[in-house]
Amino acid sequence: MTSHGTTLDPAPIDRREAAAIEVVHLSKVYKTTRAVDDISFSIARGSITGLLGGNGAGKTTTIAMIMGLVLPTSGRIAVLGHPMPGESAHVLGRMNFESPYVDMPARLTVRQNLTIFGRLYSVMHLKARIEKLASELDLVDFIDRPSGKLSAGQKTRVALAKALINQPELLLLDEPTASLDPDTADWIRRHLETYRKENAATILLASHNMLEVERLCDRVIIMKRGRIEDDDSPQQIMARYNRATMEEVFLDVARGRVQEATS
Ligand SMILES: Nc1ncnc2c1ncn2[C@@H]1O[C@H](COP(=O)(O)OP(=O)(O)OP(=O)(O)O)[C@@H](O)[C@H]1O
Repeated sequence: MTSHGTTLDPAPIDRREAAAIEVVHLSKVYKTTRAVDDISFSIARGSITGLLGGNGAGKTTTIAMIMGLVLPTSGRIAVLGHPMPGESAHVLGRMNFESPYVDMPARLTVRQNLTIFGRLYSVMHLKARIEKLASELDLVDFIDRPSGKLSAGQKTRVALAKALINQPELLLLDEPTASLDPDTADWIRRHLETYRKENAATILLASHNMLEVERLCDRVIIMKRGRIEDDDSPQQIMARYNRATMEEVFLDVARGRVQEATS
């Protein structure tokens, strides 16, 4: 067992004690592409973990398998102590997902979209929940505008409201600040940090933004060609590669430069 744990108890005695996510020897092969190649990790509850890697490294496929949207070729996944996708009905209501690449129905207003997603999750007091999110995420000015008429920054805030509608214990984010200006991106990050603290939530985010990762993540898992290349805190990884920034580490990994062990 590694320091982060790679064993999976198929029937944990107390699911409240189980890791937020447990992935064991997980692989996904699409015809000829081995998108995810025998990865194992365990994510502690209440942590923010970054999933890094260049284009095609397998981040989105990994997140999709954790969500139960893509079936693994082999390996096991448990979310909040429940095997996925077998027991997904027990956990789908307690998790949520955001990606700027998934569009909402464009003709429906922001309020209508949030209402539909809230009903899908059977959110109690939905009107009040939408009002609260609209106020916290600054959606009030455009909440009755068609979703297709929003700017990129507004769309991202709405996507985040959709992801938080059911007050998830586990939030999976695929590049939550892609194509945002630095100020809006920073604002989103601060909101995510606050949400995590106030709700003791667990966040797993795929990101290409290394400053975001340094700022937000307790831990990063670096993927390359479907495999895990490194897994530690940003500080430990930077020390190991003898680099001052995660940006430099990312380039070292992408270009296959040998890591310079200093510890
Ligand atoms: N539905 C699919 N059918 C066939 N191949 C796929 C499919 N989805 C992903 N792949 C392939 O699997 C590999 C991993 O893709 P994935 O989208 O998981 O990577 P990623 O790390 O999220 O990349 P990016 O940073 O570019 O979003 C890539 O080679 C991709 O082309």
